Amino acid sequence: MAARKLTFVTGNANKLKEVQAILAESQIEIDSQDLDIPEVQGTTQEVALAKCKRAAELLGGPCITEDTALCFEALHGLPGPYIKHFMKELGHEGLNTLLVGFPTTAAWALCTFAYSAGPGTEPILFEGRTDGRIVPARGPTKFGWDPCFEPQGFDQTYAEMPAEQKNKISHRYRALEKLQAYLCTLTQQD
Ligand SMILES: O=c1nc[nH]c2c1ncn2[C@H]1C[C@H](O)[C@@H](COP(=O)(O)OP(=O)(O)OP(=O)(O)O)O1
Ligand SMILES: [Mg+2]
Repeated sequence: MAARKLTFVTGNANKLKEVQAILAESQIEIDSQDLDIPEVQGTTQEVALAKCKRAAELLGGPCITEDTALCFEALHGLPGPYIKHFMKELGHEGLNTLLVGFPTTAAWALCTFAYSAGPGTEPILFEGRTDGRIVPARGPTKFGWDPCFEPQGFDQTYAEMPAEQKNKISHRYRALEKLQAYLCTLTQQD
């Protein structure tokens, strides 16, 4: 299979690092562009679609974008795509405080990749989900809410795990698996 080069439009260096690590053994080569794309309000799907459409227009060619949501069961899926603002204003402690008084700390991390074949085309979405719970922060504070998210079946938070472990079970890994499968079908048609 021929190697496929793709531009990942993101302002987040940690996302880029994980995506490159997850795809290291694949035929997909990722370069990146840090373009400032305003994010609309809406469901994760609406946010992801709008972001990718705009990125393809700015870039003038095919690209991928990614939107990450952190969803609390007790809050019916919120903060969801607004987690970035919640993290910024409330921090790790605040994410825990939000759930005080609720019967469950269950949460899921949701990653939505969008692929656009170019400006004017409708992007295609690929979702990956990892279930877990919100806990008081443990581990290095390198990447967003990683210290507060303990995936189901593990006694370490994302932040405490070695990167290789997170990259085998993460929301991002699961979404990329689907994107990869789709890109393979495109390559076969080439
Ligand atoms: O695996 C993760 N582990 C911990 N934290 C994470 C993860 N993935 C995203 N995050 C954080 C970054 C941002 O605070 C929010 C998602 O917002 P989101 O708009 O998707 O990311 P962003 O604005 O940083 O980058 P982009 O330019 O690709 O939109 O959750
Ligand atoms: Mg963003």
